[in-house]
Amino acid sequence: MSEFKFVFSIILYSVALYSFGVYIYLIEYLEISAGFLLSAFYKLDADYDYIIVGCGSAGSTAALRLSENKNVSVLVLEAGPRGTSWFDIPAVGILFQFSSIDWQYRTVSQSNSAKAFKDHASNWPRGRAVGGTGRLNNMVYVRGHPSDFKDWVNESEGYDYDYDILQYFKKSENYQGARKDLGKYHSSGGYFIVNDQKQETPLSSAFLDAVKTLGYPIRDINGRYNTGFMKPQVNIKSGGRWMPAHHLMSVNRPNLILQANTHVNKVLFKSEFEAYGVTYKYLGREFQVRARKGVILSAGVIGTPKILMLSGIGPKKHLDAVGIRTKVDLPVGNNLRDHVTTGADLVLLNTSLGINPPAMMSLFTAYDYFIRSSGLWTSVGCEAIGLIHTNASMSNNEQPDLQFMVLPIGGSSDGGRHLLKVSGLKDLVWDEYFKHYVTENAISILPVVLHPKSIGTIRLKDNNPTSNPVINPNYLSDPYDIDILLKGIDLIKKIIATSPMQRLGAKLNIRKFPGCESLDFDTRLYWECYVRHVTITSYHPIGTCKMGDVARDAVVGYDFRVHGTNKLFVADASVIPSTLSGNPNAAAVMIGEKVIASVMNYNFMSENRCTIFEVFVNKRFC
Ligand SMILES: Cc1cc2nc3c(=O)[nH]c(=O)nc-3n(C[C@H](O)[C@H](O)[C@H](O)COP(=O)(O)OP(=O)(O)OC[C@H]3O[C@@H](n4cnc5c(N)ncnc54)[C@H](O)[C@@H]3O)c2cc1C
Repeated sequence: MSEFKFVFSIILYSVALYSFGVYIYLIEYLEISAGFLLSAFYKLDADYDYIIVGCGSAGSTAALRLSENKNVSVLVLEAGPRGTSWFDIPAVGILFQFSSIDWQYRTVSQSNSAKAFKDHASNWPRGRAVGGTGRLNNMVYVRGHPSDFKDWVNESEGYDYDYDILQYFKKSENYQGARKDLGKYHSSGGYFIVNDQKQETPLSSAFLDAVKTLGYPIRDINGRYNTGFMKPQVNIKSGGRWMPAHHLMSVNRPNLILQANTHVNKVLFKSEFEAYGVTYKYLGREFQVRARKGVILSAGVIGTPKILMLSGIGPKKHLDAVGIRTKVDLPVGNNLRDHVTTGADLVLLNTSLGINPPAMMSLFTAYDYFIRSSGLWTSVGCEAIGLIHTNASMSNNEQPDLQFMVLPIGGSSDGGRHLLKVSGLKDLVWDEYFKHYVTENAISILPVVLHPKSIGTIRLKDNNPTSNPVINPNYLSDPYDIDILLKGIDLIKKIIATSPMQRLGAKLNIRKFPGCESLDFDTRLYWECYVRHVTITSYHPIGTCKMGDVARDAVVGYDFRVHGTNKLFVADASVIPSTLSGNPNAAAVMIGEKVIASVMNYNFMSENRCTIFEVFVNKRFC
């Protein structure tokens, strides 16, 4: 590739980035302006049967399922805009980070990790638009392992994966890939498109051949087995991103109202425990709306605990500190868990995979996307995934502890314009390390700790609904997490030494990472130093409104109802009690299905305001 072509495309790329940012603001501005014009006539009905807060992966699914019953009215309130079809080009997902459709969260400074990043903090993108984080994500579809969900049911009732979980995964799925026989594990009637990945580089097959030579099975990890390697299944339809929210925006159901650009502040309570509505801000003004049968919070792993705490549901000591009167003392915001990873640009190839700024900016690529629904713009950015157990034999399908995500690019591949900028990388680290690979063929084989033992918290900064919460994932505070990452790096070395990877000229990047120069390369001490610097979120936080018994520090019960309250439910990734063996979006959508079965059932018994347990153990007056 000529130097001129590269520099020209970087300039073009910068202009495109800038224009895209302006475009996103413009869309939101136009949506809001249209809202202002209509505001003279603005009036939501006073009451709905259900209010769903947040139109992300779980919220949009729940809204669609609930509103299938024509006699039930559903109002969905979403803080962000609806967006346009430009938002659905898979490869531009990364450009939304740090745009107005990203909440732009940032963790607090980490005590002994994330050292390569400014303030030792990690940037946490979260979608702020109809579609939620599904609007920013990589669309990789992974369900996890059956044993991940055993805490989702009351122990005394016994756990049956097929009945308790699989039926909801299947209900949500609309499989559109090449497989003809959907068998026991897949289905085609749901709102969530699952497809085979079509866009790939030679890395995809080379990597799978490599792990096969090491004895790992290649198989559908969303089927009978939940370990092994595969080309990912993805949430793409006709080349574009497709989430349940797309379906929601296109159905015409008079009993389903979606109001975008609406920020919910608090839940309203009757007698201190029965939810009857929410307060929200729309077009700069504060409103209230009521729900007859229930309020479902689906504002995500950060948004939902924030709304609960602002409403007086949370740890009393913390709420006292920020001046909020406690209605129900619950461990909201505890149990924050995230999949941590490392290894950006750790592998170099001597063969180009054809993904570089000139190729991305080419008119042919645009033609491929718009006319043939194919090509580089349909890439989800991940070409192979694997779930393995670092100790056990693969044949027994035990719960895995390590994941691999294989990316055909490195953080340096866009010349430092965006990819590493949005991660908050220190300038010095760019200059001393990543900058050297701008014109090389860097790739990233990311080892992900599936069940990290480091646990964090989310707390309010203050009692202002517009303040960002205080996020502390406590990355690498437990040595177990480091052990797994190091085992992952060991395996990467074995994988790149196989002949399929050698044919691409794969080699380990042996440049010492800034901050670890004094240590001997490739020793345990060196790699420990490396991962404490290159500590990267996999973007999979869960668990801040944990599901389970009150006695086990849970916030919601197995029926998704917030303990000690009535008619208030949580349905999103925040209820997931323990980490999943894979990416969480499939589970978030599945939660949207599962909650509706509970909510409907709960209504039937809604005269029982509190359970006997709550009356006698929590001593609530019901
Ligand atoms: C960059 C990135 C890549 C990822 N890649 C993958 C992947 O490939 N595969 C995968 O499985 N997972 C992936 N994930 C994670 C996955 O997308 C999320 O776990 C999932 O979307 C969570 O769904 P949710 O319903 O819990 O929340 P969300 O989808 O985040 O929905 C919450 C919604 O609530 C809204 N909201 C919040 N607060 C308020 C309020 N006060 N008032 C009104 N509305 C509010 C938000 O704007 C948002 O729309 C990725 C995440 C990121 C950031």
